[in-house]
This record gives sequence, structure tokens and C-alpha cells, in this order.
Amino acid sequence: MAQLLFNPTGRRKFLPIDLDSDSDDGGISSYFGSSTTLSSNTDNSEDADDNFNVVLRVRPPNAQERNRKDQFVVDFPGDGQVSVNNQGTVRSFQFNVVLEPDAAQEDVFESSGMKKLIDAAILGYTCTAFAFGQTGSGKTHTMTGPPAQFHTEGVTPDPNMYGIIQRSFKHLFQQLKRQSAPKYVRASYMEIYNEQVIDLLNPNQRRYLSVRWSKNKGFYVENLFTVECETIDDLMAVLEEGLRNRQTGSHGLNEFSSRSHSVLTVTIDSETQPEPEDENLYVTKRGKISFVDLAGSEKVKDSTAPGGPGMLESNSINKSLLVLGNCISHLGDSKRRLGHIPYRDSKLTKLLADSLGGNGITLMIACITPSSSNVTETLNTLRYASRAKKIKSKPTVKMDPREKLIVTLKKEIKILRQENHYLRQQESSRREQQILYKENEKLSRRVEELERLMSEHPGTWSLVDHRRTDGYGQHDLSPRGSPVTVGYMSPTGTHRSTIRPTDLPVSGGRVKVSSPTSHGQPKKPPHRLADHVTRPVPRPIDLVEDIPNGYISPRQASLVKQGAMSPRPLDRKASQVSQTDLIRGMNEQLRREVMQLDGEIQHHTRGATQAMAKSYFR
Ligand SMILES: Nc1ncnc2c1ncn2[C@@H]1O[C@H](COP(=O)(O)OP(=O)(O)OP(=O)(O)O)[C@@H](O)[C@H]1O
Repeated sequence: MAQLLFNPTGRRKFLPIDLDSDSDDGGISSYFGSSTTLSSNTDNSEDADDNFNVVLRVRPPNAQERNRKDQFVVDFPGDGQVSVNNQGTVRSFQFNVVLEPDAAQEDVFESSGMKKLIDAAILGYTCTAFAFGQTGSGKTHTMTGPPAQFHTEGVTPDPNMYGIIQRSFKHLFQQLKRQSAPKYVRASYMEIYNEQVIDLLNPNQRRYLSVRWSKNKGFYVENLFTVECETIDDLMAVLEEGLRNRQTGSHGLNEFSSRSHSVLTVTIDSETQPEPEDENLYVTKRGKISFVDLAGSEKVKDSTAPGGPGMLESNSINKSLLVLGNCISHLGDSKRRLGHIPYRDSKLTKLLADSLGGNGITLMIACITPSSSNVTETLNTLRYASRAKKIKSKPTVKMDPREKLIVTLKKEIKILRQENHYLRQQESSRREQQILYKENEKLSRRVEELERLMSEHPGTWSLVDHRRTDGYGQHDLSPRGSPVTVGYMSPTGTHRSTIRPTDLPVSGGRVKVSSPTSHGQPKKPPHRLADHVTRPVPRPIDLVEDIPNGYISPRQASLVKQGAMSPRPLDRKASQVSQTDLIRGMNEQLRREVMQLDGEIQHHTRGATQAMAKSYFR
């Protein structure tokens, strides 16, 4: 897209908008009096789920219709309903919001959900507001205000009559003013006239622009000028310039009829930080809001220029509206929605493809007249609008594809870092466990040695374990009565037994001595597994059930029993910590056991030495 140093031609018509004025309409009061007349079925014009919102506006009868004494055939039963009496046959339709003839410009802006669209565009969504309906039904009046005001020499438009475009500009800049992050606003303005795209901001060089398609952008207009808009005044100048250059004509139904479809697009680029902790990563989100004022559908016989350019205009207008209608029919049908949508059949539908069926948020304002002379067109518009109501879209935030890739990669890096940290933690805890296993083996060997030493002097000491038949008991120095677990633990398996100090015959604080087995040789110490026992294959400890009993505290155990706690209360990391603690505890037991055995032996050796000395000196 080319950039234009914007230098609007002609003098300013629009009055500046005061951004600081309290009321959202800049002090605009109702043109038709203060009564707001609208009805809505669910009062959900601001409903977040409503990504394709259709509202209906019915204009008041004009002078011509009143003079003709046309009948008022549209009725408003309330709750978003509208009914049309076609020579006695009444048809009813339902919309999100129905704006009755005396609804003011302000009411349209406030009730249509337009603010939601602007807010979404600031957040990076593709939004579209478009007005459609038969010629003279009030589309341009709704979008920009009464066309007579900006097409009549010497008339300055009344800000009270500003349409949703000017009011949206104001809301946009008011919102941007509140935000600290930088935002860049740009605008383009084009029209599709007789199936040709014309840049409304480059009137001196009236040439037709091509509509192209790219994977990243979808359909777009090549070489369309975009104007940087730092202030609301810049945007107003863009609107004014475009309106001045737009194709208008006069025919029987509208003195200032738009003979083209116009698309004014405001793009909002905002830099955001997707990762709050990563101060260096900024991505640009590109939101946009397009205001589309369609040329009015019309009966060719009503056009007052038969055979001339008016006929060609009417045909191409009707053709592109027909294609738009086809696309809407397809998109509004749950089955056909998944098939081919004929966007490519007209330039208008190509450029609206994103808004209609894609990832955008769309507001459609259907405009009708209340007059009996237009009842057929009114019913057509209402059917069109009803079909459009069924369109579903999935809005997504637009981001530069390269920046999107960077964000994705950054997220992946973050996940990999976390995984790496977790694995390192596991590795260090595994290493600690290995050290503890080695220590456990050493201590167990020492206990075995000491036990062998004691057993080599039968009659002096022996170890008693009346629960075991192999003649080997275990020493437990924990406070009497408390069950403890002692044993040998190897990296490949465990051998555990729980004994109580009361189980051991104690005499004078010492373990009672009795003879070892009748074979005289010590059997395999209880700290080791018997040879025929197959050791379990080592595997990561991740479940509480994998760990022998003793991991859950009595309080936890009772909670599990009561069902107040899951039997797997520990996570992977916690269970590994518990395993380490278990081995550490066992090593502590073994250390005390070694000390106890050492003490026993020293005590005995001292006793024997004293006895020897006594007999020597005797
Ligand atoms: N709600 C309204 N209240 C008062 N006047 C209205 C309203 N809607 C439309 N009008 C007037 O009716 C006339 C036709 O409206 P407008 O030009 O907006 O119709 P249109 O749908 O854009 O027609 P076309 O498709 O031919 O461009 C204008 O003079 C306009 O000011």
C-alpha cells in the first residue's frame, strides 16, 4: 500500500469534534426530539458472543411519500420484532435491535453495538459496519449523516446529524487517548463503481485499482493510498475528501443517491507485549474497522436514465448486491456454509470476504422505508437481513505473520526451559539418592561386619529377633513402642521390616544375648535380600503406591481412609523428595545401629580386659 502525504482538496465542511466533551455524541442532541425509539429482543447489542450483529433502521416517511399519502406498512410489536403489511398479508421478522423512525443518530450509534466494534478493532480484530437496503432508505444518512449537507454548496454539516462514522472516530480517539501503549492509525477510502475500484483519496489520478489475493492478507486492493491519522481531525479530513469524490447521482428515488459501494477503512496498529516478563518482545497487532456504505438496490425501471450510464450503474449495482446476497445465503445456511462461497463473483464480495465469513466482527445495519410504495423492496431487505443474522464468524486477532512466529517460538522456548529446569531438578535429586544408596550400602556392610564379629564369639553375644527364623534380629534404638522401619535399601530394590523395641528382649538396656544358630555360621544378614529373591527392575518413582508403606503420615492415612484425600497426594517431585528422605532416615537408623554395636563391642572388650587385668594382678 502506498502512503500519501494527505493534502485534502477544498475547504473544510465538517466541524471539528471535541474529544473532551462529556457526552459521547459531542453535545449532539436528538434531531427528532429526545425520545429514543428502539426495541431489542434480548437487549444484547453489546453481547460479546454476537459477532455478526444485524440491526434494523426504519426511516421516517419523506415529503414525497407523505404527499402521495402512501400507507405506513411497517409495525413495531416490540422485543426486536417488526411486521410488514403487504396488502393484507402480514410478515414478521425479528432482529437484535430495531430502530424506529424517530430514533436519532445518537440512538443508532449507542444501540447498534458500534462502540463494541471500535473497541474490538483497537484490540486487533477485523471489524466491519455496513449499511444496506434499497435506494433512498437511509444508508448514507445512517453512516455519515444527511447527504444533502455535504453535497450542497455553502452548507456546513450539522454535528448533531453526524452518522456512525464520525461518532466512531470520536469514540476511537477517546479510547486511544486513555491508553498508554502507542497506537498508529491510518485510513484508506475507496469506492467500487461499475465493478471498478477507485481510490477516493487520489482523485487527480482516477485509475482503476486491482483487487489481489495473498496468503497473509487475503483479498486486498493494490496501490491503495493510506493516510496516517494522528488526530481525529485527520480522520475527518479523510472522510470529507472521500465523500467529495464519491460518485453520486440523482434519480427519481433519491436526489443524492450513492452510485457506488464505498469502503472507508481505519487501521489501528498497536504494539503489545505478549509475554509480561519479556520486556524486549513487542508484537504489532493490526485491527481494522471498515465502514461500508453500499449502493442501494433499485428497480431498474425506477431509474430515470434508461439506456444511459444509469442503466449500466443499476445493473452493476444490482449484480454485486445479488452476489452479496448469494454469499449471505450460503453463509447463513449451516450446511452450505462449509461449501464453496461465491466471493470471487464480484469485487465487493471479495473485499468483504473477511467480514462476512471469516474472522471478523460485523455489524449490519439494514435500512428500510415505511412506505407502502416500497413494500416489495422492504420485504427483500428484511429477508436478506434475516439470512445474514444466521451468519457465524470466529473472530481472531490479526498479527504480523513474522511476529506471530516469534511469539510462538518464544512460547516454545519458555516451555523447553521449564522442562529443562524440571529435568535438572530430577537429575540432582537422583544423584543425591545415589549418594545415599552408597552410604546405605556402606553402613549395612558395617552392621554386617559388627554382627559377624559378635557372632564369632558365641556365648558372649548373639542377636535375637524372635520374629525371624534365621536367627538374625535387628536393633532398634528408637523410643520404646514407636514402630520404625529399618533395613537395607539398594538402588534396585528394598528389603524392609518393621520392629518395635518392645519386640526385642532387653536386659539392663542391652539386647539379651543368646547363642546363634546351631550351625555356628551366620546366615545372610537381614539387611540383604535372600539370593533367590528377584530384585525389581529400577524405575522412576512417581506414584505414592510405588513407595513402600511409611510415606503417608498417620494423619494423611486416616484422611485417605475417610476419603478426604486422594491416595496419591504427592506429586512426582514430592514423592521423589520423600524417597530421598526415606533413605536418609534409614541411613540414620543404620548409623545408630553401628554406634550401638560398636558400643556393645567396646563394652565387652573393656569388660574382658578388666577381667584379664584382674586375673593378672590377682
Ligand atoms: N432516519 C432518517 N431520518 C431523516 N431523514 C432520513 C433518514 N434516513 C434517510 N433520510 C433522508 O432520506 C434521503 C435518502 O437517504 P440516503 O441518501 O441516506 O439513502 P440511501 O439509502 O443512502 O440511498 P442510495 O442508496 O440511493 O444512496 C436523504 O435525504 C436522507 O437525509
